[in-house]
This record gives sequence, structure tokens and C-alpha cells, in this order.
Amino acid sequence: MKKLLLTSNAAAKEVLQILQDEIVVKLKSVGKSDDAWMVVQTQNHDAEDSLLKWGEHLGVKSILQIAFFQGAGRGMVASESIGVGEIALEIPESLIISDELLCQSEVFLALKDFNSITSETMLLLWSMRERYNLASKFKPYFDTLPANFNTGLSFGIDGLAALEGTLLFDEIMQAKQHLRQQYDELFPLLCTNFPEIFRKDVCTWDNFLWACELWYSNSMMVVLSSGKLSTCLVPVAGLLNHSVSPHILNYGRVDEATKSLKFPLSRPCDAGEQCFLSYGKHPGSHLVTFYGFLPRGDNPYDVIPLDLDTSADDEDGTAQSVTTSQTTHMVRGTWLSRSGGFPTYGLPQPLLSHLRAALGCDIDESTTEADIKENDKVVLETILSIFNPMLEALPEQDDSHREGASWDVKLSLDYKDLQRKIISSIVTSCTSALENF
Ligand SMILES: C[S@@+](CC[C@H](N)C(=O)[O-])C[C@H]1O[C@@H](n2cnc3c(N)ncnc32)[C@H](O)[C@@H]1O
Repeated sequence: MKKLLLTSNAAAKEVLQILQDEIVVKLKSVGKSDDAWMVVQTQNHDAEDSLLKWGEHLGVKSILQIAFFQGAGRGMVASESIGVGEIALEIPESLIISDELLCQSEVFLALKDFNSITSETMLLLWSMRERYNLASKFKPYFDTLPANFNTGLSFGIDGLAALEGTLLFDEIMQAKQHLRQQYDELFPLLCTNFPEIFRKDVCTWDNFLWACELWYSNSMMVVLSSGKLSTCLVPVAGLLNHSVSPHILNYGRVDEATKSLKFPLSRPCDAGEQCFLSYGKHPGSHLVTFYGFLPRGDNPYDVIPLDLDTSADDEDGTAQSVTTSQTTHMVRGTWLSRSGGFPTYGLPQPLLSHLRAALGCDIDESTTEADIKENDKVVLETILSIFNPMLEALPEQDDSHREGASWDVKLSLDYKDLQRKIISSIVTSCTSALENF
């Protein structure tokens, strides 16, 4: 808009100015209700202050400060009001931890001929060691990293038990099993082959898991100046928390001219307000597993996946030629539905079309209103027959389960509440639609 305003003629300028003002008003209203985070005053900032000083010394430019937030650890706050398009943070490429940096490390030199080890795994092993390297160039960065990440991968027995029966339980178990298998393939083999580099006391399962959680919860995809897309750790920027209505959305390419990674704002951030990044379009289950939190506010990527099997006769109609196909539909909370026009009851149109076809309730221009209602009754009853048992399997928990519960149990209960909220909105939408028929 700013560029257009500079180059347009007077008549167009007037219209563009009105449009820009309207957009700015809309942007300012986004996420306001989610921004009211409580700042915790009583934390020791020494390590974080050293990190900022170290960063500034090496070329970091920032109009953000570090603060502590209840339930989210550290986060970054605007020290002055920052407008759309302004750069909140700029990190020199030389401070980015990527596989390009790895090439100069001992870990790389030792493992480069092990062709089964990917550069991601090498980076993981590098960070596991670097955490304990007193002479590391990145010491101020490693010094500020949490001792425990508390992601889903660290859930204890009680946290997992509280998730039993949910898809998240399977997701976490599979992810953990995969990591354990990876660890067992690497160790003790590497300690035996390279005892100087991979010390037994450093290469423990706990330290390996810590490094995995570091990369899952703190890495970003960055296009480096070489043009290569790499998974990277970005000191200082790694302190930005995530929101479903973030201020920073468009980042991830090192600026050729300045050789730095810039974080421009897509919506304004007032002085003193927490400045949020988008970690990507992740559902709550992914955020719990790999980041250890559920965001505030409505997450449009929270869905209940529905696998539907369809058996259909082939065109020749012979009983022998039956094809089966499986489609997966993602169903969101019906309160998030924005669709107008043809009734969707807050449900995704592809799911309704799929069920209408599968149940022989197809609608075209010639279908009468009475037939549409009769057909939709069958479709809605089918949806209820799927979601009602899901709701029954998630009974409401009273608050006594939360009192004194550990962080993982609380997170599991929050996740189940969220699932229940989505499923119950689907059940309520279908039920009230049927009542109105
Ligand atoms: C990239 S780090 C951000 C800095 C982090 N808060 C810290 O103190 O190190 C990602 C981690 O921050 C936390 N986090 C990020 N966004 C959050 C949010 N909206 N609510 C709660 N925790 C959040 C989670 O623990 C997540 O794994």
C-alpha cells in the first residue's frame, strides 16, 4: 500500500489512503483480546541481559526487550510502538546456527563419512555437546536455554495416562519411540568410536532428548544467503513466543544486502505489549507434542480429523469390482465457521458433499426444499452418530483433577477440554439444526 501510494495519481491516492486507513484500523483490532498477558516481575534477568549485550555486540538490532510471562517463560516486548512493515528485530547471519556452521565443527569432521547420519542429526549432536562447551562462541545463547523444555516429548506417566484414548497420546508415543530408536542407533556406538568427541557423561538419553526438544521448540526454517533452506536456531529471536494472531508472520529469508534475518511486523504492536511470532499453522496437538503449550484464543488449525471409508461399485456395476477409497476430513469447531449461503450448519462443505454423495442424498438444482431437508436430516444424523460417541469418551473433568497436578497432567487436561469443546460444538450444531427441521 505504501509503495502504491507513492506512485499513484491523485484520484487513486485518495481511494488508496481510505483503504489503507481501514486496513490499519482492522489490523489494530486483531488479537487485542489475546494480548493481555501478565508480566512476571520477580525473575532474574542476568543471563538474558548478557545474551542481549552479546547479541548487540555482534550486530543484533532490536526494538524488543525480554520479559517473563506467566505460563510462557520468557517473551519479547516492544520497547516503543512498532508499526506495520517496521523491523522489530534483525539478526546477523553469522549468529544463525545452521548446517553451514556445522561444517567447521569436530562433530561434522568425525561423522561426515557416516552416510546414514543426516545433517539434522549432526546438528542435534553438535548442540548436545555445545551446551557444555565453556569456550563456545554461543555460550551466552546456551546459558539462557531452559534446563527442561517441558514439551509433550517429556510427558511423564501421569501426563500420558491423562491423554489415553486421544490421538495426541498416539502422536506423542510414536514421536518418543522414534527418538529412542534414533538414540539407540547412535549410542553407545559413537562413544566407542569417538570417545574424545562423544563423552559418555554428555551423550545420555536425557541430554539427547533435551537437544531434540531444543530443535523442535526453538528452530526456524530459514533461507540462508547461499539460497539453501535450512532448519536453524536463531539466538535472541528464539525468545519470541507464538500466537494465533501474531505480529510477525513473514520472516525466514536472509536479506542479501544486509546479510541479516529481519523480523518485520504484519500488525502493529504498542509499546509494552508482547510481540508474537507465528511458529506456523499448527494444531494444538502439534504444539503440545513439540512445544509444550496450547495457545490462547481460537486456533483455526485445531481440527478433529475424520477418516471416512467409501465403498463404491465400479462403473461396470459388477459386484466383483468394488473400489474402496478413504478420505480424511478436518472438522473445526463450528463457532469458527464463516460460511454463509447454502446451509452448512458450521460444518465443512466438503464433508457434507461427501456424506450426501455416500448416503445417496445428492442435491442439484431440481431438488426441492423438502427433499433437501429430508436428505440433510440423514446426513446430520450420520454425523451425530460419529461425534456423539467421541463426546461420551471425553467426560468433563471437575477442577479437583487440576489442583496440585503436574504441568504435563494440566496440559493433557487442557488439551482434552479443547477437544471436548470442538466435538461438543459439532454435536450442538447438528442437534439444533435437526430440532429446527
Ligand atoms: C522459541 S521458545 C520461546 C521462548 C520461551 N518462552 C523461553 O522462555 O525460552 C518456544 C517455547 O516458548 C513457550 N511458548 C511459546 N509461545 C507460547 C504461548 N503462546 N503460550 C505459552 N508458552 C509459549 C513454549 O514453552 C515453547 O516451547
